[in-house]
Amino acid sequence: MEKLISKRFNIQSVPESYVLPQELRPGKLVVPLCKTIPVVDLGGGDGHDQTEIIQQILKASQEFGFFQVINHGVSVKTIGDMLSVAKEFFEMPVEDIATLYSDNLKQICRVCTSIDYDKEEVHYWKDSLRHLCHPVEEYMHLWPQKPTRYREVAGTYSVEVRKLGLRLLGLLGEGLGLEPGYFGNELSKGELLLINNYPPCPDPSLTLGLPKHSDPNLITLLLQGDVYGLQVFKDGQWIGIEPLPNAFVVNLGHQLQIISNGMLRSAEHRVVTNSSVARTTVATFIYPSDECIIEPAQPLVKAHGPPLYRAFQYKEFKINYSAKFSEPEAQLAPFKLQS
Ligand SMILES: O=C(O)CCC(=O)C(=O)O
Ligand SMILES: [Fe+2]
Repeated sequence: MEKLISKRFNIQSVPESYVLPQELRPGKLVVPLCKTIPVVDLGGGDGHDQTEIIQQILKASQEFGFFQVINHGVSVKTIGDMLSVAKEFFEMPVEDIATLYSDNLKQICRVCTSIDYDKEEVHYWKDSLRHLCHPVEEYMHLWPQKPTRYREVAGTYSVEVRKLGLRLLGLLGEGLGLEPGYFGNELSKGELLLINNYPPCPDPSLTLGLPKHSDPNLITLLLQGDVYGLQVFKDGQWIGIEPLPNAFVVNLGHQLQIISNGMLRSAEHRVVTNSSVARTTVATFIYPSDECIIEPAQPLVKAHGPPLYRAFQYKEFKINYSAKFSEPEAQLAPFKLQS
């Protein structure tokens, strides 16, 4: 499977098709690790009561669109198992991985590489395994059979992370003043698990694992393991997100920006590569059903002025998103109302 970047032997230099044009290269690779992106303790055992937690995640979602959570209820074992099975998957012989390779976007479980390999001009330094995972019983039989414990581990993980995702959505909803359960319906029906594998790169200054983008969905929960690579664009600068053991990095997708009528933001982020170790991350995307109508929440429009976005079906957003992966503003433009 010659397209997969993880499985190329003995890469001494960056192949030309992976070298970004000068203006899109990462530039300074070592950016300040951001101590200001909040780390929210969801444990509540040491004075962090619910109101305080809500204020913290609301503020972080307004300012950064990013925060990390600890004491979040997903067990250390579940996290450890998921990260190790994700690594094991990409360490398997190429034959075992290649059987799952597909460029068909509709395939429920598939291995893919870069973003849109056959259409893009320059490729990105990552391979992925992606599959739907809610409800687990509906999709599990389509997941990888190797490593042998994959299905069991990813099944437990998907259920626990979904619970955390819905809890965070509940807290955000409460903070925004929306009725309980506002996000707990068609808006959060879908769940996609994406394992990203960024192999060591001989010259990280020439490439990216992922270019600048905002996620299309509602909310994303990311395990980034212990290898640095994720950066957030804030006030015209890239800042690094520090890997913290067993923490989840949480970021808001475009849909939360729209539903909150711009009160919360979906932040632009990217992934840089490194030359020494493979970086394996596990992202869970919670997203609306295709038919779900997305629009700024009525209570927010009533309280804070005119809607900034028109109503649309989520599937309409998805079509526009892929065509403009690295242009978050252009992705939102067709849905913006003139104010
Ligand atoms: O792997 C990471 O650190 C981030 C991945 C990401 O942003 C994405 O898959 O949308
Ligand atoms: Fe992302």
